[in-house]
Amino acid sequence: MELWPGAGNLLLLLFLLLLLLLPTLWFCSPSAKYFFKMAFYNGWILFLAVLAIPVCAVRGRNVENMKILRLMLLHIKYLYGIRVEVRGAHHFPPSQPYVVVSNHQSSLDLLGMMEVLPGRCVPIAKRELLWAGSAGLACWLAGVIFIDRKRTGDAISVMSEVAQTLLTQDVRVWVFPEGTRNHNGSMLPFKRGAFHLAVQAQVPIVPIVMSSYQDFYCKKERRFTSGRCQVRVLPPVPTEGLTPDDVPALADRVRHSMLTVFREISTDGRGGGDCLKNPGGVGEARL
Ligand SMILES: CC(C)(COP(=O)(O)OP(=O)(O)OC[C@H]1O[C@@H](n2cnc3c(N)ncnc32)[C@H](O)[C@@H]1OP(=O)(O)O)[C@@H](O)C(=O)NCCC(=O)NCCS
Ligand SMILES: CCCCCCCC/C=C\CCCCCCCC(=O)OC[C@H](COP(=O)(O)O)OC(=O)CCCCCCCCCCCCCC
Repeated sequence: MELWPGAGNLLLLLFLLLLLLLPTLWFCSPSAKYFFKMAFYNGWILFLAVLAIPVCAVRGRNVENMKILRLMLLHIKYLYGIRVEVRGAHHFPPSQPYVVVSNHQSSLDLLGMMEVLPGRCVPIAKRELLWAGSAGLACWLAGVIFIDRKRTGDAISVMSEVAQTLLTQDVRVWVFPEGTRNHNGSMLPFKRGAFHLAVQAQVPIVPIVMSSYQDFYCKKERRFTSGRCQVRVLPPVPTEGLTPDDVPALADRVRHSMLTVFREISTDGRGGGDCLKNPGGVGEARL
């Protein structure tokens, strides 16, 4: 029995339509290519999520489902000709809870994230993502933690619950401490939630830096070509014995070390490419 009569045919039709449109890309202007590539990126993820939902639903809401999403997303880098190079993966603590903090340039971060995502690790995402159709449902089934960034109090209580879950259910959490996407060739000041979380649970922080995308991707210039990205896992930062008073210094220290590595591994040594002509002017379409 079919769950949604005709839905399979519709999806197949959409897929064939996209395949037919693919060769026309060759003749398009760079900005048309940019829009097509971004639309395909989002559309493809929504399509994959439709396939993932029934598989994940068998387990119910479970962090193990993140493995399924990861496996389904890993090929996307090949479709876009993006070489993702991972360094320092040996720094992941082998079997204990921890908090990953990473810079956030674009929704393309999913590519680097899926490349290194440790087992039983769930990202913290903005609540609005829950309403992103099939992708929202797939994220929910995989245990993604949603926070309402406009309600600090609520977000903090969710984070405190997460601190308990880290310890009792042996999970890891992935946080983007900039709190929003930032593609200006640097890093925004860090929000403190991730650091409070690690200190409350007394677990290490694992910083991860993704090199600048600016040599292959720039929203402002409508430029999206193939390219290379380095994902660097830094040594874990212990938090044992730290208290909430230590959080500001801890956050600054971790940001400083990440920014140093970001500049070092980004192609022009400063963390930017052509987009640097417009520092701060490069935003990202809101999801
Ligand atoms: C929890 C969070 C959403 C709160 O957002 P905010 O109010 O805009 O940001 P701040 O980090 O400045 O937090 C405000 C205050 O609450 C404190 N605070 C934050 N998280 C806390 C926590 N888990 N426990 C106790 N206090 C906390 C901060 O220290 C700060 O107090 P201070 O000014 O006295 O230092 C944010 O800290 C955070 O971690 N965001 C990153 C994750 C995220 O947004 N991901 C999704 C999109 S990428
Ligand atoms: C009411 C909103 C409805 C919007 C509907 C738009 C359709 C979206 C189409 C496709 C979804 C593509 C999913 C991309 C995920 C990337 C998320 C992202 O980068 O969000 C940005 C926010 C910050 O927001 P700002 O606007 O302030 O910049 O970042 C976060 O919230 C952290 C994201 C954490 C990533 C979660 C992991 C997602 C796994 C997706 C798996 C989907 C299923 C694949 C089989």
